[in-house]
Amino acid sequence: MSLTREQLAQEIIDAGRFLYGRGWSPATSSNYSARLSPDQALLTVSGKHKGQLGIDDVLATDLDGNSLEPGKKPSAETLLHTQLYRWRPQIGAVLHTHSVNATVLSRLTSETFIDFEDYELQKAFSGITTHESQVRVPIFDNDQDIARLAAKVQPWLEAHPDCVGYLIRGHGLYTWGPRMNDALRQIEAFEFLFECELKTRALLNR
Ligand SMILES: CSC[C@@H](O)[C@@H](O)C(=O)COP(=O)(O)O
Ligand SMILES: [Zn+2]
Repeated sequence: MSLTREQLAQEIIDAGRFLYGRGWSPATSSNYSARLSPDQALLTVSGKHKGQLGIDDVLATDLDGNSLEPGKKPSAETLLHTQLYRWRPQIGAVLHTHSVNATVLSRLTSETFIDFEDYELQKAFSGITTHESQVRVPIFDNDQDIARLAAKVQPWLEAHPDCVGYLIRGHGLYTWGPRMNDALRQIEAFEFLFECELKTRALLNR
């Protein structure tokens, strides 16, 4: 059964409180969305404090990223959400966060991806059933031109149908799932892996 706009808005508000509380969405950073219908998304309004979202701090857009609610400014990164809803009809929620660990890890490497291997927690990602797997997370260079950034993300998505999320260097993480709880679970799994990776690298001093 699909959720109403009010229920989806409440899920976005609750996600913001949780993610802000964990320190993964500081200040006005981050943006969140849920699929409202096959061809519409419900997204956070730009510039809002994500720990203090209210019922009016979301708006509907089409999947080209156009606001369907005049007077409300959609997230600056709307296109990064709507491209995911276009890519996969089964995606129902998208979360973007700005954690310290995602920011530091993506700046530590000049590689264009990071692989996670042999972590039991990889099984928190959709489609992964064993630690004996590889989760490859692409890292795209940050770009204030979001259409240009989305155009770089798109070929990766097409070539990697199992992709569960990506990093933007020095910026943050995008991940998604069929429902908000799935996307939240993946954010937590990513944050665990980022922290393990940073601690391991610090101990190995590399
Ligand atoms: C506080 S700077 C963060 C922004 O530049 C952006 O990256 C971000 O995540 C939030 O943008 P928003 O337009 O509020 O959705
Ligand atoms: Zn951002």
